[in-house]
Amino acid sequence: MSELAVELKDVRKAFGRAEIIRGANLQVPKGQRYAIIGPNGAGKSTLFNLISGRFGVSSGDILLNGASINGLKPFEINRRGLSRSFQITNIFHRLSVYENLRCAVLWSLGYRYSFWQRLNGLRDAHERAEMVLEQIGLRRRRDVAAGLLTYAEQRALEIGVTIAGGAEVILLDEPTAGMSRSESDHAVELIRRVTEGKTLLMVEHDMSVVFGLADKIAVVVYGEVIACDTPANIRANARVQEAYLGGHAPVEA
Ligand SMILES: Nc1ncnc2c1ncn2[C@@H]1O[C@H](COP(=O)(O)OP(=O)(O)OP(=O)(O)O)[C@@H](O)[C@H]1O
Repeated sequence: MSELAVELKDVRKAFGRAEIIRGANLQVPKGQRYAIIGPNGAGKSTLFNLISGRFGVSSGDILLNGASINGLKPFEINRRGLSRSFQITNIFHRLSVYENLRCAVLWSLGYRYSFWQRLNGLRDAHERAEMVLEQIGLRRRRDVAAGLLTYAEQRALEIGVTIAGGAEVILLDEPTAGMSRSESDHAVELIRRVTEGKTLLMVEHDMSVVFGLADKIAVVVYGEVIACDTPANIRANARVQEAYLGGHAPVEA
């Protein structure tokens, strides 16, 4: 069994003649929280799209729990235990909070269930959806249509949908984008709670979120991981300071 949840080995991705990811290497051990930071256009979302199978790599290898996932479709990677959220909320606005979570659980159960198991599956899905509802702090909003939630509540539901299937590797794309300071402080606590014991990889611009959550920070510049270290070492890293224009290292707000 590999001790690494996710590994990128010299990953490259070109769109036409433009090489966007240029030999990225990264090792994310199981159970750790990693943040990916970097200037706009550095390739952070593209890396997420490669890891979750939305794009195929041009060359190199991506491993999930020690096995290559190159060429697999997003749902196949999901079935192997990786789940991702999106920058734009990805929930059904007309369904209630509970129904959104239940759908996410049922989707994750997939077609592995025979008829009799499926009945159990339905019961399991109900229990699991109720559990996630509790975890994301939306019990009071259980039967409200998702479209009527506040923005911060919708982002919390999005996180709930992402973790509902029980994936061990969670990718969150800018989970606090557009939130106020107090909303994002609340989101940090939520993310910490729901990713306890799991592997988290997140793209995030808000440095207080990054420094508040990450065990390690990977800095992506021009499609390469130029540094991957503890928050304290990243803050002191001269190359990272240079990459952030003006020579200022990323600091918490
Ligand atoms: N499907 C695509 N086709 C062509 N170019 C693309 C595609 N997706 C991304 N790019 C280009 O790749 C580069 C990196 O984009 P990406 O969204 O990965 O950066 P990012 O680091 O996530 O940026 P931001 O912080 O602004 O979200 C950009 O120049 C973008 O225009």
